[in-house]
Amino acid sequence: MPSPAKVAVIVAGGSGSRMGSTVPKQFLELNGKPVLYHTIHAFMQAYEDVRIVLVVPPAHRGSIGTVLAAFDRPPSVTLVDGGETRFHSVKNGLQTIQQDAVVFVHDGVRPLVSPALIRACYEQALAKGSAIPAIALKDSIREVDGEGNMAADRTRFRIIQTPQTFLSGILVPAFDQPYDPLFTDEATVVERFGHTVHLVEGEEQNIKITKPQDLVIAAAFLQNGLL
Ligand SMILES: Nc1ccn([C@@H]2O[C@H](COP(=O)(O)OP(=O)(O)OP(=O)(O)O)[C@@H](O)[C@H]2O)c(=O)n1
Ligand SMILES: C[C@](O)(CO)[C@H](O)COP(=O)(O)O
Repeated sequence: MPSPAKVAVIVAGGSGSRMGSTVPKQFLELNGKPVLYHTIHAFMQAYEDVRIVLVVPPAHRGSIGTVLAAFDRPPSVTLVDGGETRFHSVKNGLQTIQQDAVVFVHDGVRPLVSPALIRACYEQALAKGSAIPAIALKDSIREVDGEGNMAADRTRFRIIQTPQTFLSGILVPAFDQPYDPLFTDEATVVERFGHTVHLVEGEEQNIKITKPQDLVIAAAFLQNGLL
């Protein structure tokens, strides 16, 4: 039996307010190429037959040319307008999916994801319906409550990454639910819809470029061959 189609919905529709740059962070340079180049490249390295759906702010469609020009052989991408929140951007991307597929939803600003993690997510999503990359905490944590705080057992928690990967038959209908501000990722949406989500081991270097120092860290990973 042929394996199901692979669709990567790469969400890059945000404004990057915490980065504070005039150009949204997904278009900033990392090691001489736009952040989004690295992200798309990882998916192309993982699978030759992955369809790329790129969600971008409508005002920045013009910047896509620079991203694609960074490739030796520019990939074919389906461009979609970003929405008011990440949830709405993902929903817009999912509207392009018309056939059964394994769907990766990945932050455009996680450029260091490895092809190996993408493949692990695909395999687990095929087997279990979902694959959510997660890593253990390195620091102690405390729960704060008003003025007080108390120690929490870090072994009970995980830091969640992307690509959050699902069978389309699970993910697409889950996004018909009304928006809730607690929907910070796909796992929360699918879980609210009644499905159990399955974790997969994530990667320390799969950082989200959020603040200026994250670009420095990502560049150091790339320049020192730590990926
Ligand atoms: N309306 C939105 C908001 C976010 N994203 C994307 O979701 C990913 C993770 O979001 P985040 O890091 O929070 O990006 P921004 O919303 O751009 O940043 P900030 O919260 O600092 O404004 C990013 O690739 C971002 O472009 C999106 O596609 N559409
Ligand atoms: C999806 C995500 O990257 C998982 O860690 C994260 O929830 C995005 O959060 P943000 O507030 O949009 O940066």
